[in-house]
Amino acid sequence: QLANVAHQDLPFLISFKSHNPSNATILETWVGPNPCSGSWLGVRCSRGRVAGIFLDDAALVGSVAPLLGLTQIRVLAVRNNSLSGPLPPLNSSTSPRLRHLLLSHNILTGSLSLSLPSLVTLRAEHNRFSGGLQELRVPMATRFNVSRNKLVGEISGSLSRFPGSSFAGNLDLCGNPLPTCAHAYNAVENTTPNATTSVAQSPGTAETNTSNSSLNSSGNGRFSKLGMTALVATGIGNTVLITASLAISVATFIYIRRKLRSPKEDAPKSSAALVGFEEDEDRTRNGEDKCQKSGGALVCFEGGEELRLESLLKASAEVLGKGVSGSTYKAVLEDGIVAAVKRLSALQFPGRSKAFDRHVRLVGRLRHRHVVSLRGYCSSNGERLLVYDYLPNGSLQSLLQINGGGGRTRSLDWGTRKSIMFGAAQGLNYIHTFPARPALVHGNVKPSNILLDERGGACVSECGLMRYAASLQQSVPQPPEEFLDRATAAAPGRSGWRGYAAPELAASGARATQESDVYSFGMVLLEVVTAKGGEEEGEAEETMGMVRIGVLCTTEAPEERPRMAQVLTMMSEFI
Ligand SMILES: Nc1ncnc2c1ncn2[C@@H]1O[C@H](COP(=O)(O)OP(=O)(O)OP(=O)(O)O)[C@@H](O)[C@H]1O
Repeated sequence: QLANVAHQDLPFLISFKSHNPSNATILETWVGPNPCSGSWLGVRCSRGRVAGIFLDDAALVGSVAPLLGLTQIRVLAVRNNSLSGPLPPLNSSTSPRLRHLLLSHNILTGSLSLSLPSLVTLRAEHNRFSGGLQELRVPMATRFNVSRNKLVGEISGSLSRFPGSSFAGNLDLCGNPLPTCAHAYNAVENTTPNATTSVAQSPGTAETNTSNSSLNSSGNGRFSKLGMTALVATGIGNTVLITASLAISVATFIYIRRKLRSPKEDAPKSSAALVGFEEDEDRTRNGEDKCQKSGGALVCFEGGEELRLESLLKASAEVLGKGVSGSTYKAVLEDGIVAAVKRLSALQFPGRSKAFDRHVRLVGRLRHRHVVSLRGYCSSNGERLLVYDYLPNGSLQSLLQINGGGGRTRSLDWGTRKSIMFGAAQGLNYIHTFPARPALVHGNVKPSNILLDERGGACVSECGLMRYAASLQQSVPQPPEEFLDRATAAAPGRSGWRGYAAPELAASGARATQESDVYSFGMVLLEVVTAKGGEEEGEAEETMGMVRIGVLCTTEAPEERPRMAQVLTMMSEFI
């Protein structure tokens, strides 16, 4: 009695335990008045409240409902048990912090009535859920699977963004992405469907990753042409200069495209394991989760709570490429999570750095449709691993190579180029305006750090890493001698030409700034808009407009460059 009063979450846990006979041995550790004492296996707490339940493969029976009375819970993982009965209706009042709901492989029944705007993961496959999907609202979910249930009716609205495999093997579901419904459903729960309706039989039940939904939209509004004109006039000064700059830019970027494309992405992909990384007692703070491992070296950020260090280390890994800052792998974890893991170069990032750790924690908070989400971070024994969402469609660099290498292709038509650069501009503007002191700087804007999500949308990756690298100068590629470098030409004597980097960064000890990011963005913009593609109506005029913006961004004097918000303003004229 005293215990129930002592801890708010205790009654729910005790109620859950009481439905489970003694073969659920893990629950035998659930004794005592305080579930956050550390001795309750499968229970994780944050600030004295139960924040996670990890009871996969625990031989559980009975109802899951009591666990959903835990109001502070973020992760509920009860996969591969024999839990039965219905799931209570969940919404942002009942479960305000719930992000990951992992219920697969149980015998749960009833309807799926979830209205959870912040849910990231819903794994409900291989159960006996029935009824329609009209009460299922999970707009932010990036991992979703309701396959192998008894669901019926039409898939509609935002659920159609998931592939067929997420819905496969149900009683009678139809509509995008499954075959069109043969008749209209009235979405009555537990109704036996018309036997003549087609049942989708998409293979597999694999989880699905979709692009991150927007948490923050920035700079999306349209802006007046007057603003654009005024800025152009102010920045350049006169028409003659504009014309000269345009000519130089076009020539320069055609040259860049042909000569300076890195061969890295052409290298054959090979398999490797994420070896050489041992867990230690690295302690982390500041409210991030420690994933599913207590005392471990893996820190998780929002959406990464399912990560476990052990499964990360055991993951099969394929080398995606090696860059200046380290190597990046596509890792497939045993529980089906696919991630991109960056193993930082020990040369560039030697030793512990509190400033770097702080920076990573800040980057772990960035959530935007056009920024690749960082889900986890390991730092141990001189090794650093950064776990990002895996984006399946390569990078802008690979797209430019395909386009440039094989002659004309529609893969980089004008609309695609515009939308990639507009997306990247939004991502960069979000980074620049993210509330942080000092303000965030990307520091390495280039085509291989602009990735493409499953819908071809652009996402900016690797925010701020290179600012912490030990020796940027050593590693940057030098241009071919004959290359006409605008920065060097404009400032004779400077030898620090560095790909997309701003000329002022050639000075020893110079650090990247938001202005230098704008310069790099301008360089990429110029490269992209002058890339070979299909010629479409109105393209020539728009190309000139975009080139003008690129020229402004690459103005020699950093203080004369526009801010990213202004770049967005200007670009929106052409979107
Ligand atoms: N999250 C991701 N999803 C899919 N591919 C990725 C992801 N992150 C990086 N890549 C790809 O992996 C390859 C290597 O990337 P990496 O960032 O290690 O090197 P880089 O971008 O060439 O150089 P740098 O170290 O200067 O950033 C690139 O082709 C990149 O596009």
